[in-house]
This record gives sequence, C-alpha cells and structure tokens, in this order.
Amino acid sequence: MRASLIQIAVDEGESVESRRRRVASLVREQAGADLVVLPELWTTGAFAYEEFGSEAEPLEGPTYEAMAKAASDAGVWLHAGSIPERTTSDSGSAAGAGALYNTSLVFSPTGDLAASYRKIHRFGFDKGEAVLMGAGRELVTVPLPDTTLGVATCYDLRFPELFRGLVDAGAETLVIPAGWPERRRAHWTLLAQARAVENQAFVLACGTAGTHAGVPQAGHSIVVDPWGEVLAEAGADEEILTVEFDPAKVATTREVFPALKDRVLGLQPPRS
Ligand SMILES: O=C(O)CCC(=O)C(=O)O
Repeated sequence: MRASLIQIAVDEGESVESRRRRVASLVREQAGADLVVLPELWTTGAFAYEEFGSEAEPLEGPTYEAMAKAASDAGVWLHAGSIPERTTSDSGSAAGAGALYNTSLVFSPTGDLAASYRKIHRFGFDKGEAVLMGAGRELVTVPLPDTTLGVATCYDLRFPELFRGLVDAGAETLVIPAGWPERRRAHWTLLAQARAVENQAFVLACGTAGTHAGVPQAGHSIVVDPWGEVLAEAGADEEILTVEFDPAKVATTREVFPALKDRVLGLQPPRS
C-alpha cells in the first residue's frame, strides 16, 4: 500500500478558503496513492479556539465538498483530517442542533463518505476544545480493500484503551490526524511508537506544521510498523510524507509474536 501524509502548514497569513483550495490540489497530486491522510482541524488550526465557532461547518459543508471531490479526482481513499463540525437538526447529536464537534471525515475513491468520527478525548482541560466542543462516544473503523483503519484524533493518542477497542473491532492500521504542539514533540513520537508496538498495528500519524494562535506545531508526522520500527518521519515544515507498507505485516507480527493473545481481562481491583 502507498500512503501519503500531507503535513499542512497552518499559519495565520492564509485564509481558510485559500488553504482549502491549496489542500484540495495537494490531494489531487497524490493520484496513484492508496491512502492520503490530512491533519486535525487544518482549516482553522487546532489551537485557534476563537475561530472554531465562526469557521464551524455542517458535516456536508465546504470542506466535505472539496475533499469528496479531491478524493474522487485522485481516485484515493482520503482521511481528510478533521473539521470543526456544527450539528444541524438531522446530525444525530445528543446535544441537538448547533453543537460543535471535532469531526474527522474519511472518503472512498469514488468520493463517498465512508466514515466520520467525532473526537472522543477533547484537549484543553478546562478551556479551549474541552469546553467548546462536545465529545464523541463511538469508536470508528473503516474497512479498506487491504487493511482496516482504526481512527483517532490527536489527544486520543494518550489513551491506550481507545486503541485496544479499535484493535478488538478489527483495526490493523491506526490513523491519527493531529495538531500536536512542538513543545511536546517527544511525547508524540514516543506515543506513536508505543501504540504501534502494543497493538501490533501500523500507525500513520499526520500532524500540522507552521504556527497558529501563538502555538508552534511539531510537524514530524510519522509512520510506524507493527514492530515499532519508524518507516518514515517528516521534518518540521510542510511536507508530503510518502511511504509504502505491506498491510500483511500486521498478521505476521501477531502470529510470530502473539502477545495480543496473552491479554488477561477482568482483573480484580486491589483489596484495600
Ligand atoms: O496531548 C497533547 O499534548 C496535545 C493534544 C492536542 O494538542 C490536541 O488534541 O489538540
């Protein structure tokens, strides 16, 4: 399989509309890849909290339309990263119409929506995304012809139980769009490798470059194999990271070193 991770520079000098056009054309240039991955909240920037409300879109809004077309023009599976979604009355949100979510979109090579995922763990503790956006509750996997994707977003990377849930649901390739800050880059790399090793899965983690809302981004998108080997890693600036990998390596790794079969579930809590 060939995957291209587009590590977009999200800087304040570029409007959302022009970035959307630029990214659509970068996706089109990836014709020939099997899978293209974009970062988290690349229209606004993951830390541009003040723009979440003004730039929020319904699920089938301008970013959806541009990315569906780019996926079908290029004939690729496209994990289009995430958008600030504003729910409508028919969005199926427990919070009703007008709520915000950090929602990822995955398109098939015909431009149809294959899946959407609302980020479960919101970042910011008692501010930013954590108070402005609702939390998703559902794990999402996406069957592709040669592998099954398990999707998660940025801060989700810190929560191993989410990934175990995805593996239990059949995920073999974990795709993680992010807007990870430079100051915690060491955690990003370490956690991407840890999620790959513990789940014996490929990890495709695509971050942003540039600086927005005063937060320099880490870049360093990374692809890790099920043995924890780094297959490719980007630098700090905008870059397209292209990698070939063999999805069958998940099954062989799990067969040769069957640690997932040795899990012990339902342990008793300590007595005192
Ligand atoms: O966990 C981190 O250090 C970064 C998370 C983050 O920036 C996000 O989820 O938007």
